[in-house]
Amino acid sequence: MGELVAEVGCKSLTERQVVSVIYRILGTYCSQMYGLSSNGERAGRQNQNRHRIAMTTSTLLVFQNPLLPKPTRPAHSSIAGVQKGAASACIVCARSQDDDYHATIKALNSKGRFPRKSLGQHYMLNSEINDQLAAAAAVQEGDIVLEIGPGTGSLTNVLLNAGATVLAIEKDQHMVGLVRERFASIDQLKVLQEDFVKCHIRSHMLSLFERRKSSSGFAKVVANIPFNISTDVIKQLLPMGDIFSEVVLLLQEETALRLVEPSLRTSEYRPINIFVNFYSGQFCI
Ligand SMILES: C[S@@+](CC[C@H](N)C(=O)[O-])C[C@H]1O[C@@H](n2cnc3c(N)ncnc32)[C@H](O)[C@@H]1O
Repeated sequence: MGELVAEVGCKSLTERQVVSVIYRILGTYCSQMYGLSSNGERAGRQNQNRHRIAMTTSTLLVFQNPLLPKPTRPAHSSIAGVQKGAASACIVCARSQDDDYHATIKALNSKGRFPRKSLGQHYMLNSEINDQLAAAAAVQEGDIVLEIGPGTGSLTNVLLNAGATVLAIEKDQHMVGLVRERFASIDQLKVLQEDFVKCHIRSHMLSLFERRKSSSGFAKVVANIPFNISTDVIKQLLPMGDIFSEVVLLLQEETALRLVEPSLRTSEYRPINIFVNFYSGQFCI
């Protein structure tokens, strides 16, 4: 796939508020996730051993507002595995680091929670990948960041440590409780218990802008999203170029590739591709 860069192409400036650009597939990562083996949810509580730690392949996709400068990543935040002009997305097995791995398992165990497939719950155990998500959006002091599905808060932690104010939308009330408890003393975080697909994200963002000044005047999205709502998330976010400067999403590899690689002549071409093509352009260098 190589590096896809921001360009407005034939879209006119009057469309500035509705155009995003898929500018990079930053990489495909093989990471450890705590989730469900097949049939896990149906098997129910007696079969809790069906919840397992597995290697999962996910792809990091970045949508960039074309009229804003590309974010410059802090020098220390190298994106492992990203090769400029590489012929295809690259696989990186991130090193496992103790903090996210143990913190996540411990947080879930402390509440007796197990991942639910219907909520797309699979928890990131590699802290390095969370760092890379934040680095891809160049999250820094003064940023406002929307996170969809904070889960146990491992990515939230990275975003807060980078100095961002975070709005986290989580559907599962147990995870809302957990993440609120974890960051109880931090006022840079607001956690809302809502279904992202149904919530009015524009009004949430506008009211956050009223209370907090974003240094750039825009917000960013950084999220390891539940795979089952990927299409809905994209549909909500892409038309919001007046709110977001970057949208950095960790997606299932097949989903990411389906979004950016479909050809009109294949059976893979779906309504979501028409949508993505309308709201974004992609240019390879
Ligand atoms: C893939 S997990 C990621 C959790 C965490 N960010 C991580 O990286 O470990 C997705 C999270 O999204 C939540 N979720 C699922 N459906 C949702 C929805 N419709 N709206 C908001 N959150 C949702 C799940 O409960 C879960 O916590």
